[in-house]
Amino acid sequence: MTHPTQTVADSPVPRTEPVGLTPVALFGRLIGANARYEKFLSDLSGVYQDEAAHRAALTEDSGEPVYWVESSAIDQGSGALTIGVSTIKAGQIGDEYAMTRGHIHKQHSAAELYFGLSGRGVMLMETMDGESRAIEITPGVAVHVPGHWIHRSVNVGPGPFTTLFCYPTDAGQDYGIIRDAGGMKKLVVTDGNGGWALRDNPAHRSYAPDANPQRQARQ
Ligand SMILES: O=P(O)(O)OC[C@H]1O[C@](O)(CO)[C@@H](O)[C@@H]1O
Ligand SMILES: [Fe+2]
Repeated sequence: MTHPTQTVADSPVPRTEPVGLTPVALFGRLIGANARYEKFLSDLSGVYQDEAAHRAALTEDSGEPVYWVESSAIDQGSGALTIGVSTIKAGQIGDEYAMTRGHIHKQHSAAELYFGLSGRGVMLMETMDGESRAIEITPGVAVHVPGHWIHRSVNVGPGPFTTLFCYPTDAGQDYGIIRDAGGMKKLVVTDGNGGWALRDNPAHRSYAPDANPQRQARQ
């Protein structure tokens, strides 16, 4: 009989050391993370519909990141998770609230969890066949984004919006889906009263590849 401790120590099965993670919402940090990326206003050309407002904002840009992500990915392959904290600074470009680029997972069936840590935001989700949903996220609220939904986080509050997220590492991200469609179908805009509203994006073309020459050309 093999001693259980030996079984683990001598196991031919790859074994990764567990990691403790501590979100620090106030600073948009994830202590214990092993990756960080930052996005700047200059990275977001074409993301906001009001291009003149984006250019004007760039002339006054502080050069600081507008959103950033700290994450932990310690395994690859099927079943491995990426767990992270993402923070979007408050702001508006034209009447659209500050937001991430948004994507669909390359593996369309991959789902994702978001959990509000601080601030006030909206998870905007759309399907390839034209359904839209928006769920508000405040501290303590989780959103379960199923597979097959294009998703983007939007900060609709006066301060930074920070979430904890988790998705399968091998899900990947396809950013072209939104770009090639002229943006998401809905815009998250100010309601003129300190709140938010959804408005149709006049530049949006269908996500369907046959309505979308750029996408056809890339496939
Ligand atoms: O990857 P994007 O669309 O730029 O936005 C960043 C957000 O999406 C995620 O990549 C997770 O899907 C998080 O890192 C973060 O909430
Ligand atoms: Fe995602």
